[in-house]
Amino acid sequence: MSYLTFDSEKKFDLVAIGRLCVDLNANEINRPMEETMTFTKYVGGSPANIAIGLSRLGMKTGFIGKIADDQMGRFITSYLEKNEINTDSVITDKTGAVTGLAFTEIKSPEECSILMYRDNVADLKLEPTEVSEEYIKQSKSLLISGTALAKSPSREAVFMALEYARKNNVPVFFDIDYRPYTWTSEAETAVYYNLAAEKSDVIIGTREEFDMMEKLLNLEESNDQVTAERWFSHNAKIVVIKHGGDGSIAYTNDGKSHRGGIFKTKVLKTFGAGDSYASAFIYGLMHDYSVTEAMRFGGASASIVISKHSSSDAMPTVEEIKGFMETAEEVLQKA
Ligand SMILES: Nc1ncnc2c1ncn2[C@@H]1O[C@H](COP(=O)(O)OP(=O)(O)O)[C@@H](O)[C@H]1O
Ligand SMILES: O=C(O)C[C@@H](O)[C@H](O)C(=O)COP(=O)(O)O
Repeated sequence: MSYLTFDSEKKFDLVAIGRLCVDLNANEINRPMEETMTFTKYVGGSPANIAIGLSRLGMKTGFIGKIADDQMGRFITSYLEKNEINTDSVITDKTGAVTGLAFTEIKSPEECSILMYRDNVADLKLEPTEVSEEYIKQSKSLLISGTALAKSPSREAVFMALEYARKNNVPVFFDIDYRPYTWTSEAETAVYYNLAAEKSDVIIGTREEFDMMEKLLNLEESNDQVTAERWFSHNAKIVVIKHGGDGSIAYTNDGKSHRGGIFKTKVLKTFGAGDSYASAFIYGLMHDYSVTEAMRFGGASASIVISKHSSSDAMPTVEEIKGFMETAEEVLQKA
């Protein structure tokens, strides 16, 4: 059963909108940040990682975003181009804004954290007038990511993109991607997340992220099913709730639920799991996989990425994922 319709005539499989940043991942693992001396530079930012993941899977992708007019900005554009991501809608900031940086700390495979430098970042300066309807119209799908809603004008740019997608029947994937440090108030956060989710066809988030969206609603009780069902009266066809090493569960607007287990792996660090899961899951849905098969594919991709050092550069190809699935131990989630 297919829950989404993608127009095969379109030039792009997916266009992503949001942040293009730089990750500086600790080279010295099992060490706190205070004692970490060297880092490796990668392109980062959740929607950038997802677009890179899809491109590695052979999908035609494009990006709408804003980069700093400096060496870091140029590093990002050239990496996207090397990965065959169209950059026609990547705009260079002219106000002196800088590239967002994410320093990662790997204290142990289970204890990872991110230290973000996000003052005056170029990605949040994307203007609604810089979002092209024509560009979105040329794509089979649009990916939005919640962090871009944190501030104006990037917030309005995302709502413009949503408007163009809806107007042109382009299905929208919404990765909640909640980064508390980019937001100032809980109410503002929940309001904008809920407004974007209402307009989305597929919503992907962790249990904690959905809890944040529900915090102000005074629900008598919530669980994954209650969470998902709220969105089916709007535009959602699929809602995915991720539970880290316990796998994931998806609900569909025909009343069904679908369980996703995990593949065992030697975890190096936990970040990058969500982005690799999203890219391979989207790939699966766009290739007519069942929801369960798309979740398995997502879980396998996540398993590969968390065993490697980066979130973006480690994104696997279809062959790598399929090969991994043949040999890795799968842990199914209990019904
Ligand atoms: N320790 C782990 N071992 C194997 N797979 C994992 C592990 N942690 C996460 N995953 C996979 O990655 C997916 C997304 O992880 P999760 O941590 O929930 O998202 P996020 O990175 O967005 O917080 C999970 O549904 C699971 O398939
Ligand atoms: O999103 C960022 O700005 C940082 C990412 O590039 C980083 O690799 C990361 O945190 C990925 O997170 P996840 O996939 O949500 O685990």
